[in-house]
Amino acid sequence: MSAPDLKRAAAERAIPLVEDGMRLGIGTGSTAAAFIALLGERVRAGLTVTGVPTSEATRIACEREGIPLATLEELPELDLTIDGADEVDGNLRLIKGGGAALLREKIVAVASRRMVVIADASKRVETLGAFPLPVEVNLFGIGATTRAVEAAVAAAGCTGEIVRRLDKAGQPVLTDGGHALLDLRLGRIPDPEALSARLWAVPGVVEHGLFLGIADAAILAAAEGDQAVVSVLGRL
Ligand SMILES: O=C[C@H](O)[C@H](O)[C@H](O)COP(=O)(O)O
Repeated sequence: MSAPDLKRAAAERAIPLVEDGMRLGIGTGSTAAAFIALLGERVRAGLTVTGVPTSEATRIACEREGIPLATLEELPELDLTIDGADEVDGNLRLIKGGGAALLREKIVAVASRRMVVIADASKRVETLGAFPLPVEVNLFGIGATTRAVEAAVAAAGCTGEIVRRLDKAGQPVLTDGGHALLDLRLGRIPDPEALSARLWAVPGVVEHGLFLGIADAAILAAAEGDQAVVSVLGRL
């Protein structure tokens, strides 16, 4: 059973959560892409939803599938967001932003009554931090902001390396909002709430990829032999 099969299995379990007439936040990444493909099939079969995409990539994918879209200006309150994650712990705390969409993803998730994560079970961790924590920063003063982020990391009891995210061509990655990304390679985040508060206190930090107290449930698909077995953390 391949990783794409597991992502699709998690996405399939999320589809019945989408009810007719819903205002839906639509996540970013490969697992969200599997969900978008399935949602497109339902829409073409007559399901009525309005989606708010969490990235330009997701907007394009939804348009290709014929999923009707709106902005958060038009729909400031959403019923449900379905999105992927880079890590999920036992308290439904997440790291997100591996695909650079963390800012819009967090805005959309917080505007939703419920957020449900879909992922393959390899994303489930005991302690957050093995995946580098993305921090979106304004380009202005990025050197000073990086130093302040280093100090925030140390004050939150973490150690590690901070690197600016580059694309395959070695160019700095810019988010949909035109900001830079710092990846915090910490290995382990002993107190995510403390780190979150420290990072938010740094001028120049636009958002970070710790999603704390936001997700209501996570649908996780694991391989058992050639079967995908889906489990749920939290309540759907
Ligand atoms: O910025 C990207 C998002 O937070 C994604 O939802 C996250 O990186 C998970 O992506 P994937 O489903 O491709 O593993």
